[in-house]
Amino acid sequence: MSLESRPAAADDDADGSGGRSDAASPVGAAADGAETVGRHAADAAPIVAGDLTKRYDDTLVFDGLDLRVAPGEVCCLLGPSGCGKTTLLHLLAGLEEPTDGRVEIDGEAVTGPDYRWGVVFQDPLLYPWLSVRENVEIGPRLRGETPDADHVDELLELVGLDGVADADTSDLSGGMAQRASLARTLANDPDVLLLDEPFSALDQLTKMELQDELLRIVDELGVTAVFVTHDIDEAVYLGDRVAIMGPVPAGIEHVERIDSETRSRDDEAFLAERAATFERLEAVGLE
Ligand SMILES: Nc1ncnc2c1ncn2[C@@H]1O[C@H](COP(=O)(O)OP(=O)(O)OP(=O)(O)O)[C@@H](O)[C@H]1O
Repeated sequence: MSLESRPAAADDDADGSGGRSDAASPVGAAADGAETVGRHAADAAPIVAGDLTKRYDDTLVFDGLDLRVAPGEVCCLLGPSGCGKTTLLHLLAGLEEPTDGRVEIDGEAVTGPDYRWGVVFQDPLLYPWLSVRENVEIGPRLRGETPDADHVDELLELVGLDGVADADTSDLSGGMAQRASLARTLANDPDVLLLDEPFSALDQLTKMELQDELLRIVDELGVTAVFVTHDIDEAVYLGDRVAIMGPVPAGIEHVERIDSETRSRDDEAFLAERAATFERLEAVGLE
């Protein structure tokens, strides 16, 4: 489907703010039960973080943070370096334990990592001794399952790697390696995708290409996604909402609702969204 027709996952006025900006609701929480049914809402899982607090020794990263990500939504976490974006993503993924509070995915408490909440990191972290296909198959194999060859073929095609299935990972470009990493995560049929700056090491053209691919994949598979980025353009282009985090221990200070019809990088609506997001980011303290 075209990106222009991608549905908004969250109700445009779920917080009653009367607009697409969640100024009245710094946590950007959609009202209970008010999540809009996107095209794939029946298949997609909501993510709910409630009253989350994370402290590392002397550093209080955030205190009492709330976030709801609606089924099928792409929520970008944007903020200055060190504000806690990765920490929040790791808590959502069960890679770290909260000091207080809870995370639920599809109504289930997240108490540790699980293949149903798939993580894509900045570094593709492919196994160099395995081929591309074998890397994609690794999740099911580690769970003692026989990978479905047709499904793996479909995934390789989905991420544009069907021509290099048997290649060594050392022969892949950075963009191809990240595609393989994404396919490997998708091979677990995750309910949600949690992405930590997956494209930040890529050149601009490859990055833009992969952003489009990601939107298409999220749409086709009907997953809910949280995407950490430093890049305002990326956040506004990908996100249904952009959660702007302030310097620690601020947490989420503002949520900008993005017009989902805006999927062109140079149209006026996109530039206006970008300017509004930049202003908000400046207000919370750009680094
Ligand atoms: N394992 C840890 N032990 C102690 N402090 C940590 C640990 N991980 C993160 N921190 C601290 O928590 C705060 C948030 O870090 P985090 O990496 O989540 O921020 P970030 O927004 O993702 O940063 P960046 O954009 O630079 O990747 C920082 O002050 C960081 O130093």
